[in-house]
Amino acid sequence: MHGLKTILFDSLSEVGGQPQLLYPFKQITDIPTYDSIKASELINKLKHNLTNETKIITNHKVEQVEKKSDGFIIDNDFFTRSIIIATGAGAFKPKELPLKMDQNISKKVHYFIKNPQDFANQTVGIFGGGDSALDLALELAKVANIKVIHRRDQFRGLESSVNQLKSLKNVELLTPYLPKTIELSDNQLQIGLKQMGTTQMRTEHFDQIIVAYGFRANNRFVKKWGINLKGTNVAVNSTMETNVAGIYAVGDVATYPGRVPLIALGFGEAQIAITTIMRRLFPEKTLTIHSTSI
Ligand SMILES: Cc1cc2nc3c(=O)[nH]c(=O)nc-3n(C[C@H](O)[C@H](O)[C@H](O)COP(=O)(O)OP(=O)(O)OC[C@H]3O[C@@H](n4cnc5c(N)ncnc54)[C@H](O)[C@@H]3O)c2cc1C
Repeated sequence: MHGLKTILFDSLSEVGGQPQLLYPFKQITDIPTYDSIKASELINKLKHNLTNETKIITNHKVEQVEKKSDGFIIDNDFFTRSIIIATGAGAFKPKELPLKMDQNISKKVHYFIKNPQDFANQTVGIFGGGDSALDLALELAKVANIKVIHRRDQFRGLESSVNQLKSLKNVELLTPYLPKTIELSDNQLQIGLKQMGTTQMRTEHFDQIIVAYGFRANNRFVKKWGINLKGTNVAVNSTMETNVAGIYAVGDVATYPGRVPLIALGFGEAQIAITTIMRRLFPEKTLTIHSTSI
């Protein structure tokens, strides 16, 4: 809108952050103007809004920021006048299934899913007991046979989701089991499950599995750039600027008194940061704040 050119880096293979990766099927009910919107659809709409002035670079974890007199050099390669940190809880890496596996097996083991149709009419194992595992199970149960494997009898996720899953004929909840072995047999995954607290093993076969054990993430890397952290977040002032002039933080990574980790706040904070950047870069310009001026 202000004619700035932007580069958007994401450490993962796709953009969209937590909504896209952790809860793509959730109906979000607190985005202004929508009664409810599926998380993946919200991300699609946000991507659709981008113009050609935004270059997206995925699979790139920003590691290094070097301050110059007129801007910053990112990872020795990209010069920018300003930086907005929007790293949420940090570059997240999925907690992996702790079993040795070769490439052929790995191809059938997933940590994110893009399209439920990739699993249609298959037997799918979902490992985990939190909301992500349960939401995935509910969504994929629409197209596939599901077995949810959790190491405890109690699920951490919503009881209503567990009850919903229990009512479905094509869903089996296997607890308390821990995966111990993984092999490929007749193009299916053959997984040995140990019953917790016993020595008993059972074998299950799956076409593909999804591991929903959660993610590890942290924002400590920004300390190398001279940014002050408050706890695990980046402290900002009321213009979203960090302690380093020209570097801003918005979204869940940012902290100030009273902040709550919600999407709508991030939208507003981005507007504040961008307006501040424009005023700083072009002090002589009369800034049009609204998308159109009448
Ligand atoms: C299960 C669940 C349900 C939720 N439900 C709601 C809800 O209903 N309504 C609501 O408003 N909020 C909800 N939230 C919270 C909401 O998802 C967050 O507030 C929001 O995602 C924060 O957005 P963000 O852009 O700040 O960070 P994130 O969504 O975490 O995105 C950060 C992005 O930065 C990338 N990144 C991190 N470090 C680097 C690096 N060094 N280099 C490059 N890229 C990097 C990450 O890969 C990621 O894509 C929910 C959260 C969870 C976990």
